[in-house]
This record gives sequence, structure tokens and C-alpha cells, in this order.
Amino acid sequence: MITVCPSILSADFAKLAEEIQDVEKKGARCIHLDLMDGHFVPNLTFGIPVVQAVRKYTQLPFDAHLMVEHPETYIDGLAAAGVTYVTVHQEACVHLDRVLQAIHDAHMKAGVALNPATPVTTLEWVAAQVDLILIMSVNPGFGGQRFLPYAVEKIKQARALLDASGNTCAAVQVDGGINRKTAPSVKAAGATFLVAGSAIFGASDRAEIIRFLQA
Ligand SMILES: O=C(CO)[C@H](O)[C@H](O)COP(=O)(O)O
Ligand SMILES: [Fe+2]
Repeated sequence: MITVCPSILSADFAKLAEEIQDVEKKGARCIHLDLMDGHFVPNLTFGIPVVQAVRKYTQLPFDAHLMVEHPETYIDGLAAAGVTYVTVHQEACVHLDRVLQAIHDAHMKAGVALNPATPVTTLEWVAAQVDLILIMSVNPGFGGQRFLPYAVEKIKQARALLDASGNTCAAVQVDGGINRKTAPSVKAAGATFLVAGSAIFGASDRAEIIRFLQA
């Protein structure tokens, strides 16, 4: 079962609520929120007030991808805003184990994202306690970038690591450059959460591309 998560990074920010409702109507199962602070990545998007503001316009679960320094300072605010998945970057967390526990203590699901250059083995000792591993298939910060093909091997490694740790319920998510061409290989490698921004929001038929990615 594939969960397609449209990334609102590529939506029209001037009508965010309508854009979210549109992809919900067209078959999305989750909304991916890219929080960027201009420090961890060289781009700035939105923070918790915007997440709170759009929460009332959809029933879909919110999946927050934190491309920020000190992600632990966002946890309580995201819980209050009704977020389901909180994914922090391994590279942003000196005390990753503590951050994962804090996300669970706030009654949310905990994900860890890996930049393209970060090995999957860095998650060996926390694999048993994550709900999701996010393999970045572009360098984080911007939508519309080209898919890095070596992410496919990392997806396989992430799935194998989760299985080896007995954590068969956790998902492997992939984010960056997912489209009609790249989706089949990431699904075959074991990704079940597919994030797509430009491929969905830039499509003339959003329902059709969501159906294609979900299939
Ligand atoms: O985390 C992200 C960028 O850092 C976005 O979720 C991602 O890039 C989606 O955009 P696209 O599908 O256009 O690549
Ligand atoms: Fe993202």
C-alpha cells in the first residue's frame, strides 16, 4: 500500500488552503509540510503558525519534514497544531535518540531523514524506535530538483535495516524528484511513502498523477 504525500512546497502559497483541499479531493492520503529555517537549508518556508492555520481545512494527516536547526524546539508546537508525523534530520540532531523520544512523548509518529550523503548505517541504533525513515533523493531545500539515482540503493538499505531490527511496521519514505519516471524504481526498492511536489502541483491532471504514483 503506497501513501502519496503531496509536498505543498510547490503549491501556490497565496491560496494554500484551497491547494490542500484540491489534492485531498484528488486522492492524496497525506499532506507533506516542508518547514525550512534558512539555516539548516538555504531556503525559508513557513513555521508552526501556518501549519496551525491550514489544519482546519483538511482531514488528512500532516507529515512535517523539519529542515531546521534545533528541531526539538518545534515538537510541542507541532503536536498542538495537529501534526501526525514529525521527521527530523539526522544531521540536525546531536541527541537523536532524545529527540525521537520527545516526539513519541508528544503522541506523534517519529521519522528520521537522511541527506543524500549520509549513510543509512547512522540509524543502526535507533532503527527499532522510528516510525519512518526518509531517504532524501535530492539535497534538501528546494522543489523541482533532479532525482539522485543512488537513493534507490539507500531505500533498499533502509528497508533491510528496519527489517533486521524487527521494526516491520515502520515506513520508508522518499522525497525529491519523484515523478512518473522515478516512482517505479523507488517503489520496487521498498518505499511506501512517496513525497511529490512539482510532479503533483505542476500537473494539468492532479488526480491522474496521484493515481499513478499510488498504484
Ligand atoms: O523536502 C523537499 C525539498 O527539500 C520537498 O519535499 C521536495 O523537494 C518535493 O519537491 P519535488 O517533488 O518537486 O522534488
Ligand atoms: Fe520534504
